[in-house]
Amino acid sequence: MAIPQLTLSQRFFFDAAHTLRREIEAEGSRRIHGHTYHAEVSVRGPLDAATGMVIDLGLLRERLQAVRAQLDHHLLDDVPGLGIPTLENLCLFISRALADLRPPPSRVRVWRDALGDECLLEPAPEL
Ligand SMILES: Nc1nc2c(c(=O)[nH]1)N=C([C@H](O)[C@H](O)COP(=O)(O)OP(=O)(O)OP(=O)(O)O)CN2
Ligand SMILES: [Zn+2]
Repeated sequence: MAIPQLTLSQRFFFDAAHTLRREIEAEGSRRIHGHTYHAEVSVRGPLDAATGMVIDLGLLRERLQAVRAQLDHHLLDDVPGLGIPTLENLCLFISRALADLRPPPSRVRVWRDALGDECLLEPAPEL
């Protein structure tokens, strides 16, 4: 019988500032401004019969809090390893920070509610 695969997800949010060089809306984007970002990390794997879990959600929360601490109330332009502070690079940054989890993230989503902007990294690569 095939082993069932299950997906667990957890969310966090962070407030951060950034600047961005763009072709359009250039003036406002290049000034330091802030956003509230939301992120969701999913892990997919088999159920461990001994624990009844795919991963302990407490462990996942600890790791997400550690990533959040690198982003919340930071100027994203200055966060080492992030690169240009776009939604795309935030997905990759979060995915890389959690790549050693077992199971590793299968999906990372980062979005801003204000205008409905969202980026999805799926499947998250094993980096
Ligand atoms: N492909 C991407 N394009 C853009 C991104 C991005 O991450 N990936 N990000 C931005 C900027 O963050 C920009 O500041 C968003 O600007 P705008 O859409 O004008 O939103 P506001 O700052 O007006 O919205 P708030 O209400 O302040 O959130 C642009 N493009
Ligand atoms: Zn912005």
